[in-house]
Amino acid sequence: MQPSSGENVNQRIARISAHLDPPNLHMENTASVSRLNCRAKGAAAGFRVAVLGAAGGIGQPLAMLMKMNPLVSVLHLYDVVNTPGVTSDISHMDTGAVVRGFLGQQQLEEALTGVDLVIIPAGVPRKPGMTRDDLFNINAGIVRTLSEAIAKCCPNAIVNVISNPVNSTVPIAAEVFKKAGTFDPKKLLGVTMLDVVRANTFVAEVLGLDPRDVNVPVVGGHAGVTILPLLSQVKPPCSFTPKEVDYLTDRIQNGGTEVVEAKAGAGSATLSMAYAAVKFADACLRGLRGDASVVECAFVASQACD
Ligand SMILES: NC(=O)C1=CN([C@@H]2O[C@H](COP(=O)(O)OP(=O)(O)OC[C@H]3O[C@@H](n4cnc5c(N)ncnc54)[C@H](O)[C@@H]3O)[C@@H](O)[C@H]2O)C=CC1
Ligand SMILES: O=C([O-])CC(=O)C(=O)O
Repeated sequence: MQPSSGENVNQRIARISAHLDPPNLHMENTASVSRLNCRAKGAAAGFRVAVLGAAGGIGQPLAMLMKMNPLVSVLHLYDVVNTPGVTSDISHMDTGAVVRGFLGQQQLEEALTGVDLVIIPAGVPRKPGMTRDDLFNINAGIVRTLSEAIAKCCPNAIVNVISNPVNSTVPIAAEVFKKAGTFDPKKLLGVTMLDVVRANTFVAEVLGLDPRDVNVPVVGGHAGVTILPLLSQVKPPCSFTPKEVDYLTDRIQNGGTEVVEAKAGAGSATLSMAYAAVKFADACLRGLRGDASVVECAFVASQACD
C-alpha cells in the first residue's frame, strides 16, 4: 500500500483502521454502509448467499464452510441472536467472500435483498425421545416468517430448507410462496443431503470402499421410513445380502436419532449437517452458474405419475 503524501505511521494506521472497523457488520449509518460497499466491490466474482439461523449449531460451521466456497462473493449471516460475534470471527478468514451480519427481525429484509441462494437452518433441534414432528409447533412459525420475507425481498432466489420437520417446513414455505405468487418448485429445495452423506458412508463401510467413491441416491422425505435409500442404484454397481439391506436401511433411516441419542440432550447433528448443507449449496451454485449434469437428491414438490 502506498503511503499518502506527508502521512506518518500513526495517521496511516488510523486510516487503515477506519476502513476495517467495525469488521463487516451491518450498520445503519451511511458512512459504515459506504465502507461496506467499498469492500464488496473488491470481492471475488460470485454469488450472494444468505444463511438464516447463522449463529446456531449448524449455522456457524455452515457459515464458515460457505466463506471458504470460491463460488460465493457475498455471505449474509442472519440470526435473532449472536450474529455480530459470528460475523466478526468468520470475517477474519482470508477467503474471497465478503461477510455481513444481520441481527434481529428488523434487519431480515436487508439480509435477504439481492441474494441468489438462501439457506435456512433456523429453528429448534430435537432432544432424545422426540420425533422431528415434535418440532413443528415452533419451527413452522419460524419458517413461515422467513419465507414471507424471502417472497418479498428475493423472490427469485433458490431456497434450501434445513429446519425440521423438513417434510412439513418445505410445504409451509411452498404455501407462503404460492400466496405471494412467487412459487417455483425448481427453486424450493428441502435439504436431505445428510441422508445421502450418511448412506454413502455406511454403504462404503459395508463394501470396504472409500466413501468418496460411493454415491447412494436417497429419495422420499426426511423422517424415518419416508427416507428411501435406493440400494439397487448405488454407484459403483454392487449387490447386498438381505441382511445388509436391512442393516443399511435401518441405519440410514435412523441416522438422525443415532446422533440425537449420542448427544444426550445437547441437540442433533450439526457438523455433518453443515458439511452436507454446503455440499448441497455448492451444487445449487454450480447449477446457477450453468454447469451441466449437476444431479442431487432433495425434497421437492413433484407431480404424481400414473
Ligand atoms: N435437514 C436436515 O437433515 C437436518 C435438519 N436439522 C434441523 O436444523 C434446525 C437447526 O438445528 P441446530 O442448528 O442444531 O439448532 P440450534 O438451536 O443450535 O440453532 C438454531 C438457530 O436458529 C436461530 N433462530 C431461531 N429462531 C430464528 C428466527 N426466527 N430467525 C432466524 N434464526 C432463528 C437460533 O437463534 C439459533 O441460532 C433444527 O430444526 C434441526 O432439527 C438438523 C440436522 C439435520
Ligand atoms: O434427527 C434430527 O433431529 C436432525 C436430523 O434431521 C438429522 O440428523 O437427520
